[in-house]
Amino acid sequence: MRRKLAAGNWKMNGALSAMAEVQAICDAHPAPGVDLLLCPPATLIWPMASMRGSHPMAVGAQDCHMAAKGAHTGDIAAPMLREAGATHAIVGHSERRADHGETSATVRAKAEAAHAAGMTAVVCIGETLEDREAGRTLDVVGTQIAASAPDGATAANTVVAYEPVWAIGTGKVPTLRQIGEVHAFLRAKLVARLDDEGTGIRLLYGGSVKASNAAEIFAVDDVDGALVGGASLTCADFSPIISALEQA
Ligand SMILES: O=C(CO)COP(=O)(O)O
Repeated sequence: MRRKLAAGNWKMNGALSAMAEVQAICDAHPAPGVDLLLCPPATLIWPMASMRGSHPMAVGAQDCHMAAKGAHTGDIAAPMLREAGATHAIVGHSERRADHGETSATVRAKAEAAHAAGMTAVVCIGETLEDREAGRTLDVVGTQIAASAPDGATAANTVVAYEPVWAIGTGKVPTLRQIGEVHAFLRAKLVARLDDEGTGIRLLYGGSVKASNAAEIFAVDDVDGALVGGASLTCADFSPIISALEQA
């Protein structure tokens, strides 16, 4: 039985003042029935992890370097993020693949670095609108998952997030049938490659998840939660999504 996961990706948003929202989220869900994860910008990992105190919400990074240390100006290594309080690291988000030219090989190396630091990697994949319209969606996400997930991926150290690039920040969402088709396909790929661990790895949907569409998305088979962008920034928006997942 996979425990559901409500994850938030703050991207390059938020400030120390936003810790009030985190406090409100923790207060609204003192004993959450699902796993919670918030991934703020790196500068807010330590403040967020400190503020959360003994609340079970996890704090994650949005990226990590593939090396454990060294001459890489501006980058942050997984052990550093772990020390700051992050237990998870998003790797391979489409914005990093696009903005920083990250390939699936890079993403896999970053996931391995997260694992080596004792962290859970949240491996992101997803097709572009061009891929979708050309009927290539399953080919693209199949290739991405094969190349981005490490051989050592387990139910404990890896989460996979399916995020169609065209659904991110656009208000556009695939049909429930389309989400179900991709999640079933990814589940089959993970099981074929990783056996029981592939059965246990959680599959999140991401892309314009809101309070208004969360419940129907969470009812789709093999959707084990969501990776939420914009709607994870405030308690008013994120809390109903958490509640919908608790009721799914
Ligand atoms: O990219 C996302 C999460 O990683 C999704 O972003 P939005 O929820 O803002 O569409």
